[in-house]
Amino acid sequence: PLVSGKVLFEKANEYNFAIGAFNFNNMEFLKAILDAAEEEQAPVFIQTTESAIKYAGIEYLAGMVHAVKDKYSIPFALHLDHGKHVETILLAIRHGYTSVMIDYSDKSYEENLKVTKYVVSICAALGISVEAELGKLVSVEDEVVSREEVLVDPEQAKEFVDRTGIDALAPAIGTAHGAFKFKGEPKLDFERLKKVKELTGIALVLHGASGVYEEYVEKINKYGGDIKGAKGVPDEELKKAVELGINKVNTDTDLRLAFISKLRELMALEKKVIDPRKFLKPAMEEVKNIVKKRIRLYGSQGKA
Ligand SMILES: O=C(COP(=O)(O)O)N(O)CCCCO
Ligand code: NA
Ligand SMILES: [Zn+2]
Repeated sequence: PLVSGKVLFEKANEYNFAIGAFNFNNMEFLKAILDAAEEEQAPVFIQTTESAIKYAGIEYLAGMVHAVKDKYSIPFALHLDHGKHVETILLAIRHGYTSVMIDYSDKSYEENLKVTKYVVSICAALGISVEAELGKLVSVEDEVVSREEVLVDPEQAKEFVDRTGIDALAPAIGTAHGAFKFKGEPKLDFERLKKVKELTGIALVLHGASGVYEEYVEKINKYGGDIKGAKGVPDEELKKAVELGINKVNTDTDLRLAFISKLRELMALEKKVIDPRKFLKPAMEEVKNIVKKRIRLYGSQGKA
């Protein structure tokens, strides 16, 4: 059933595992994610960004979720990912979202603090969980930006959590969105993560966490794509981040790579097919497979 993100954050934080937070903007991804979670008996966050809402319309996205929510035995939250505008947060609440992220990480600390407090005051009354972000999602292997400038400051995180009352914090520790996270070797700031967990004790979220697996990158390049140099967070690094206190892992790129690699392969090989279902069904299966793999990596299988 559909539940508040609060119960998911609390359980993952208490038992030191991470829950997958998988993005969707259409029926195929939504069905693949929920079917995978049901088969793994794992709780999940299903989430939409503002651009997903722009693409499909919130009526379609939230409507599909409410239509199917009682078909699944696992607890799952419907989460607004990277809510940059309070208006979007209010719209999501209107449409039965059970968790929201207010992302003011690009604004001043004071601005982030003020607006986050406001969002918490509304959501707390409604039993809706609130996630916020401190620091910037930029990979820090090139020295152009100093780590201090972009990564989360653990002392500031403590103050921010105490003054806002958020349920979960996304601390920037060196990851970035998309398929090209690192030029050199991946470097997550585990010391910094450890300090944030010690000082705040709350549920933590890792953004830009996709693994960007070689098998999908190669298949996309083989069948007409061009994403050479794509690189993500190795499984071992991800596991270490979960051990150090990450409780929600945002995963979008891995699902895209799985879907697009299968789609490109079939588009290249099945030259007589014109029924989209002949391509979308296997592509959906590929998404389901990668979601199951990531659920197990996060340690949330059987934790429903
Ligand atoms: O942190 C993430 C996903 O990270 P990744 O790109 O590693 O899957 N998200 O918040 C998903 C949406 C990203 C913006 O499109
Ligand atoms: Na989020
Ligand atoms: Zn993100």
